[in-house]
Amino acid sequence: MADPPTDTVVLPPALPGAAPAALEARAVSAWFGSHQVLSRVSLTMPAGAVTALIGPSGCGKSTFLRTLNRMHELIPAARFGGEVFFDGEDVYDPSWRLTDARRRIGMVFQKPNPFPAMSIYDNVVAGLRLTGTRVNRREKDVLVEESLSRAGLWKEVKDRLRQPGGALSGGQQQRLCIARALAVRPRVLLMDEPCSALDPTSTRRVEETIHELAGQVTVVIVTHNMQQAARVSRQCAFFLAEQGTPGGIVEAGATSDIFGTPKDSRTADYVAGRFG
Ligand SMILES: Nc1ncnc2c1ncn2[C@@H]1O[C@H](COP(=O)(O)OP(=O)(O)OP(=O)(O)O)[C@@H](O)[C@H]1O
Repeated sequence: MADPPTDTVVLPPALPGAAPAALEARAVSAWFGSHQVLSRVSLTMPAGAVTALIGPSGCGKSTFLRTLNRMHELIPAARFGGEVFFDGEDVYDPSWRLTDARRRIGMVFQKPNPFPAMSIYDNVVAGLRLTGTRVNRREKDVLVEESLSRAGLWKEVKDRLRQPGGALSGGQQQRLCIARALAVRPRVLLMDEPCSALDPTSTRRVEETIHELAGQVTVVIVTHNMQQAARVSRQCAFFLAEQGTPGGIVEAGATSDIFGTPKDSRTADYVAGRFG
């Protein structure tokens, strides 16, 4: 990792009610109509760790990610099987509302998607409204500074919080989206190829942010970039969908083992860039 950024604010490791949560997927299957894209995928994602999901295009990594916070069920004709536990609580239990899932398990997407005409400040607090979290003006100010600091953007934008989010560079916009996700103090953050639309410098900066978030929030990241998986994650899961079969995990474990001493020859071939 490069030099640590200078605008890092050291937050208490466990914000009230916001300590990182462990996620556990048990025998997760997913379908789009009659097309099964995941078959009985089980994976433990430890609290406060960064877990990278790697594998060739179309093997179901993004679908798996979307099953973790119940976004999968928003897609027409999508079906789900299996269980997902959030610190032991069943995410699919009827007592969990969709807004609970969204608030506790945040998400950052491939393309930065701030509200372009909305101010930087309002972009950060936008997530509060969507998840029904009520805070007063003073608390909002604190949350905006805290979230932008955690996303590594505070220093760059603190003097122009009223400018539109769309005026920022692509990399800054992605960190703004990370700040927006962090503002509701999620205990897990899902990231679906968050750097694929960014240049190398912005990518590096977002990776630093992910590195800093480790320990404060559990991160699950889909990435096509092997170097990125190696740089940011503590553990990795290698997904594969062979010859039209549904996707599954070939091998999961410590990132150093997946890259250094993979057990399965398909993992070895993939991480060495021999396919995919
Ligand atoms: N909304 C959808 N409707 C129908 N099929 C879908 C939908 N989203 C994904 N799929 C299919 O599900 C399978 C898994 O896709 P998914 O995007 O999860 O894979 P991935 O490993 O994340 O791929 P990539 O790395 O290219 O993003 C693919 O066959 C894809 O075509």
